Amino acid sequence: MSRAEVRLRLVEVSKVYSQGDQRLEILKGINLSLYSGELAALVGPSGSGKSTLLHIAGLLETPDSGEVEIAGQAVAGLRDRERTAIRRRRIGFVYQYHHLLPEFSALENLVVPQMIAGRKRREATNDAKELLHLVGLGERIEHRPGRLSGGEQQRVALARAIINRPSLVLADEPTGNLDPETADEVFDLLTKLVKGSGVAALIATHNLELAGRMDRTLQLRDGQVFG
Ligand SMILES: Nc1ncnc2c1ncn2[C@@H]1O[C@H](COP(=O)(O)OP(=O)(O)OP(=O)(O)O)[C@@H](O)[C@H]1O
Repeated sequence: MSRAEVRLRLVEVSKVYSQGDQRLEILKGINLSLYSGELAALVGPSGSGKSTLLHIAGLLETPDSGEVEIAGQAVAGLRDRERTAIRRRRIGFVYQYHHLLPEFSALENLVVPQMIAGRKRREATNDAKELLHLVGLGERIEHRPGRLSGGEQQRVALARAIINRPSLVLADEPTGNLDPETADEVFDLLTKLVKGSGVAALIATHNLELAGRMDRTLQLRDGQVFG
């Protein structure tokens, strides 16, 4: 990669929720750029809007005002179908709980999203096997999630998030369900995958020690991002 490219840009993004008569201004004009190969922590008190920001960046929710760009493409004004296509092609998600398909093997969990993105089964299977080897699960490709440990499940979830070579990975407490040692291993793997693939990653976490090991820490407070 020659130089870092902007993978996520938020410009003056605002979001208000209404609860009864109350207006909750969750995001108040957020400006943010994330670059390829960059790992950024998103921290802030519970209820500060971290998940809301991830949902907006992931095109799962629309802001009330402001602009979202994914890899240079502005998404305002696009139809739902086009937004969905960008989400599938350009964005990988990781959650606190793995959200893998329980009836499918680790391998199939990586093949299915590729086929949804239009790839042929044979190519999808080859790439899935290669990536499962890379994340240390070469011996477990036929296991269903229920037969994998929590750390192994998250390794599959990380692999799934990047299998379609996205521009951006969004993670919400990806190690929140793991013991400290396993959390460390999964975090190291996430770092390796981000640095190796040039994807940009935004990771919401309450774990300040992990946040301190990322390239940047973004603090969400009173609807603003600091840092
Ligand atoms: N669909 C919704 N309708 C109304 N209020 C909402 C909605 N979604 C979130 N909220 C409110 O917006 C605020 C921010 O929520 P959000 O889940 O983004 O916070 P968070 O920083 O991710 O919290 P946590 O660290 O606890 O996961 C909360 O007060 C929440 O109750």
